[in-house]
Amino acid sequence: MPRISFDPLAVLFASLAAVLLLVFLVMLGSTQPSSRGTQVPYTTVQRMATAGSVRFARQLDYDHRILVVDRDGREVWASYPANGALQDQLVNTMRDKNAAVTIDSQSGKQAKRLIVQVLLPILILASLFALFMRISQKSDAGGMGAFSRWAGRRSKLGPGDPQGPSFADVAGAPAAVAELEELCDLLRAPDRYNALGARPPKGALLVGPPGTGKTLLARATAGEAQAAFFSVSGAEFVESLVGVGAARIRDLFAKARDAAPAIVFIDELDAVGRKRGAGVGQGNDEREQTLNQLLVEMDGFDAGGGLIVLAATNRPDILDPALLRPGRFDRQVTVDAPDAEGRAQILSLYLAGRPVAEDVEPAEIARRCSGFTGAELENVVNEAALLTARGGHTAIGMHELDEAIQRVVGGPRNDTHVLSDEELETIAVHEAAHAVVAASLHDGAQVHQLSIVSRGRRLGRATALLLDRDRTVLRRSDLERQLEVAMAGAAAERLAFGEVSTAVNDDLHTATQLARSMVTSFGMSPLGPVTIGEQSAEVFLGASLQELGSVGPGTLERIDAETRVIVEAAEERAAQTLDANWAIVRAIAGDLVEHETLDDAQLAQHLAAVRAAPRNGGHAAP
Ligand SMILES: Nc1ncnc2c1ncn2[C@@H]1O[C@H](COP(=O)(O)OP(=O)(O)OP(=O)(O)O)[C@@H](O)[C@H]1O
Ligand SMILES: [Zn+2]
Repeated sequence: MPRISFDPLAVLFASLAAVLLLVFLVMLGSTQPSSRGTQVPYTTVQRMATAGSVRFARQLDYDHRILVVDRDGREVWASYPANGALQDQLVNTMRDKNAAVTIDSQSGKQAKRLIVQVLLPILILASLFALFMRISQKSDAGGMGAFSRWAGRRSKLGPGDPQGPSFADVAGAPAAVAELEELCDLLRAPDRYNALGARPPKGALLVGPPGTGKTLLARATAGEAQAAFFSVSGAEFVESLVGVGAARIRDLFAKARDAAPAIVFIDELDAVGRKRGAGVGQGNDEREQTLNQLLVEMDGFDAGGGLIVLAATNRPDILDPALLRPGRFDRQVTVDAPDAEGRAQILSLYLAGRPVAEDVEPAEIARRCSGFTGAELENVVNEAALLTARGGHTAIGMHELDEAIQRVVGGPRNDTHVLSDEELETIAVHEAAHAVVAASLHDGAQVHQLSIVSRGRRLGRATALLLDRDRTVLRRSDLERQLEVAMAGAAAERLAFGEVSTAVNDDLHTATQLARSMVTSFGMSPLGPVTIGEQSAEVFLGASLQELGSVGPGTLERIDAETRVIVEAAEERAAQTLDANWAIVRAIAGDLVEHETLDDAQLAQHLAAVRAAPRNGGHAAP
């Protein structure tokens, strides 16, 4: 038997609407007695009053009428002249003869009228509307589909438009494109595969962080193969009525089969495809039913029949293993943030067709935005165009692009918050230290720009760019260098002021995460060459301790202790480097306080003299 789970908010709206409706009807009834009975001359009413044949009477001051019910139950009404004394006398006569008389006074009536005729209907309509929205958001059952389509809240579920993107609109992801091209081929010429008896893939899982173009790739695949595109997001199924999600999956696949060649795209697959039986509490049933239906559909269709399922996720590790079995999401296509070359290509793509100054060098800009995703790069170009327009220039220049990068990194420049001298000095020393330590470990060219202009709530995040996110295989010494750079700010504050400021928060966070991964994922601590928890190293970089799963409490403490040892050692190394280069730190900080921003050339001058610290041992970790 299907279990119906009700959303408390919907129930609330429904009861509210019902109560209001009831009140409305009651009030409607009480104000409309005039619709019954016949009109009689006023003198007739006067006569009835003196004769004592009136049982009830009601005087409506607001429209000068009196309603009368006589002893036989007959109802009549009359208009009365605007003569207060006469009317009072009539009422007195009636009361003398034991009639029950009520008087609806002018003002009270008007308020009541306003409520009944204006406010109540609005309230009722509003709550009904809200109720409808809740329902139609959750389900397409019944006749709600049309309503919700009209209300515009429904998922984009329908054949793709022929004007959709193609692979030419995707830059810097050659590996992903190559893999998807194969699927295109399958959609275009399924016979070739069928003839060879090859078992063609049914679908592919696009794995990568947000903004790397997974949705874009799926659309482009459809565009390239001239296939219809049906998309739905896993998040839409969370929290819907039991059975609705499964029905929608069935419906989606039926439509896609009819429209073949077609691509079904499921964004945020992890929302619906989590490991079964892993969730807590209610609502789980619904997700599992939806997931089961998805598995059924994927098993049910015949690969080579012009239908391919693509899905996107950034947490492949939490997916139900059943989804990844052969015959389902056979393939995983990794869609990572682009490397320097890829970034340059994406920037070129978005700069093309815009007026660009001659000195603009996409490769150079790309170098300055290590780790940016395609979406962020698009944003950089857009911000730069806005800044150019605002500055009254006609071509996007290097200066605007630089400023745009800073905006995307740390939110728009915040000119309203003026830093005190003390704040400025703290941040200047802190940022100078990051640059100096980075220069001592890598070559000085790594640091492009340094700034202490406050940007949104983040101060001086410019140095976050230092971490080379292009590399995926890092040696232990690479990680230790990253840690040393990260801890440089804190070390410098301690050296200069004897204490740290809140500016170290981001750095500590970065360092802790990295150090903890070294302990739990890379076997780089006395805990030994083991991984702790179930995460793969890559994913684990962002995971928290709670996600470690079933490790004993003693182990957690040891992880914490070892993490701290690693971070403290990194700060100690940073302090040594800073000690050896303290004059340079001071010089840079002084310049920063004065100019707020130092560019490439100015920085290079300072950093040229930086030298590595003599290591006086004692911190050799295992
Ligand atoms: N490789 C790329 N080439 C060109 N444009 C890109 C690329 N990557 C991202 N973009 C731009 O960024 C936008 C957002 O990317 P998209 O929505 O496809 O990312 P996503 O990986 O699906 O992110 P999410 O996981 O948040 O849905 C795209 O519409 C496109 O404009
Ligand atoms: Zn810092």
